[in-house]
Amino acid sequence: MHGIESPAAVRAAVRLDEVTKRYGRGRAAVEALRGVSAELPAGSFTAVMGPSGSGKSTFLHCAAGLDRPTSGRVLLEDTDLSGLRERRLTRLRRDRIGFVFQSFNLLPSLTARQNIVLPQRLARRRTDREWVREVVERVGLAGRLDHRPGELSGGQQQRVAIARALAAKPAVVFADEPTGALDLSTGRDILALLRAAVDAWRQTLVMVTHDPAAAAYADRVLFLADGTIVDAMDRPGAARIADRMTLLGA
Ligand SMILES: Nc1ncnc2c1ncn2[C@@H]1O[C@H](COP(=O)(O)OP(=O)(O)OP(=O)(O)O)[C@@H](O)[C@H]1O
Repeated sequence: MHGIESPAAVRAAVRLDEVTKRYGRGRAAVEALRGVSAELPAGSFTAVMGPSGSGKSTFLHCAAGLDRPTSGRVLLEDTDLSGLRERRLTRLRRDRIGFVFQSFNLLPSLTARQNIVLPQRLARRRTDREWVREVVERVGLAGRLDHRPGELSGGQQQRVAIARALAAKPAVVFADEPTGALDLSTGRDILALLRAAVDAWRQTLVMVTHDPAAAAYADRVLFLADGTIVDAMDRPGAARIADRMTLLGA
């Protein structure tokens, strides 16, 4: 088993049990994940690294219920995602999971404020205004809420996306290369912000990244190679992460 277990006393926000994911059939089949087991403790920040093609995006998509494993189980808190029909899975993603993407994925015709509360509007849920105000303040968007994405910098747009992800108080936020489209110093600000969400609110966060300096913001770094978890490091520095990536041939 290529499992990375955390202490049993720590409640897992996400658990993968022997997850495999195969794309295609027969000789053309690709095994993107090969029996991956991992526990991501509630309130922790996990970075997922690995060479190109090692299965990082597949790991994120399976863990977030965006894609179904070929075999194995994914549990979000106490819910087994493999047992859910499409509609319930969609609802669970909307209600319990926040997403942050490299490309921000904001709606250009809506203001920052409207983008932030859109998922809750679509879910016909009342927004907790006090909470949204706190989130907006924390992400540093006060004064920019009436701007449309086109009137904001890349860093500000990512702040809107992060506020949107946090506004529904999700069990887990999944971030896919959240600093990939930003310059170095803006990227660092965004990572500090994600770190602060974990520290201040015990937000569980899972981030896929190519960048050792970004992964160094995490509590734990999981290393994927060829569809399996080959290593895990707790609170490593960027240099140690970079060395490990070099050994993996990245
Ligand atoms: N939809 C798909 N159909 C077929 N093969 C796929 C599909 N998605 C991913 N793969 C294959 O699965 C493997 C893992 O891909 P994945 O995108 O998870 O890797 P990654 O580590 O995120 O890569 P990168 O860092 O380049 O984004 C690769 O060999 C990829 O070609």
